[in-house]
Amino acid sequence: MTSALEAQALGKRYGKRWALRDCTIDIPKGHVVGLVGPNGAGKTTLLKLAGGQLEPTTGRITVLGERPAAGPEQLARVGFVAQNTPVYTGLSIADHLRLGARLNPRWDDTMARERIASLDLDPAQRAGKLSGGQRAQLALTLGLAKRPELLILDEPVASLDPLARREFLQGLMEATVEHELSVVLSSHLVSDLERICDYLIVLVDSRVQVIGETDELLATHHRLTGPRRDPGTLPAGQHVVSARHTDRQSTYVVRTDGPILDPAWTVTRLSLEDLVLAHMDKRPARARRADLEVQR
Ligand SMILES: Nc1ncnc2c1ncn2[C@@H]1O[C@H](COP(=O)(O)OP(=O)(O)OP(=O)(O)O)[C@@H](O)[C@H]1O
Repeated sequence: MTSALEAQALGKRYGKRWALRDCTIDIPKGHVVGLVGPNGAGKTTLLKLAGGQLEPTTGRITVLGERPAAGPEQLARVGFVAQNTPVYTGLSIADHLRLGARLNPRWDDTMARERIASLDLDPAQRAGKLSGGQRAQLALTLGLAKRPELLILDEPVASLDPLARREFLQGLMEATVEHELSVVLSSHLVSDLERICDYLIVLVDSRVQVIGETDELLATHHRLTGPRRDPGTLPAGQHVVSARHTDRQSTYVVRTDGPILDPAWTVTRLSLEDLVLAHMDKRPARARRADLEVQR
């Protein structure tokens, strides 16, 4: 089956600085993929490579089985809403919808008009006079009405109010089911992603830190709390994701396929947010061990 997004050893360098490196991923179609990571981690870079707005420095990327932006047909299959939700400030909302209809072979005009009406936006209003959130809503409407097979959204909900955010994400979920839409969206709002994403990529320092189906990730990550313990004493199959220590107690987030058998640990499940934050703890394992030694 064709992947929604596939990359092999993908990298992008600006001058001497790598914005993304060694990115090897293979995401099947039909998922809502959440892309998270600290500021500057490389999220926008990955999305722009997928959208064909950037060329890789190393490696390769395919989107729905083809090179990004390979031609008009491929462009019609992929929707891209950039971080700053660009619109034509001099054109009205209605002009944007007319333009969308002209440029996109699968354009869903009814859906576009209904969405604009449900948002209480005046079609005659110039886009330049819309608020930031309203502009984002217009850009998102254009992305959805294009009826792409893959919709790429760079921080789509950042400027929306909480109700608009919830409604937008609900609409997105419905679209994925009704129209077999795959979605990749970046966001810092992990609690929002938790509601709609069934696939997760965590990018840290320009590298993929963790990737996979959220159910599988949540089932294999555990928080262990118990008497203070050196990480070297944990079983080999338990990969330490993050560690915190007090004088008497250790708290680890570990990833393992096996059961936690040690009765000394209190084992708790993680929320997606806990999981993301544990992977964003950038201190390498060596530094964490040193930390433990200093505290002894
Ligand atoms: N046009 C550019 N020229 C030079 N460096 C760039 C350019 N665009 C991005 N970078 C750098 O590449 C790195 C990754 O940037 P990117 O925008 O992909 O991060 P991000 O994860 O989307 O961040 P944020 O969450 O802040 O939006 C950063 O260090 C950034 O400074």
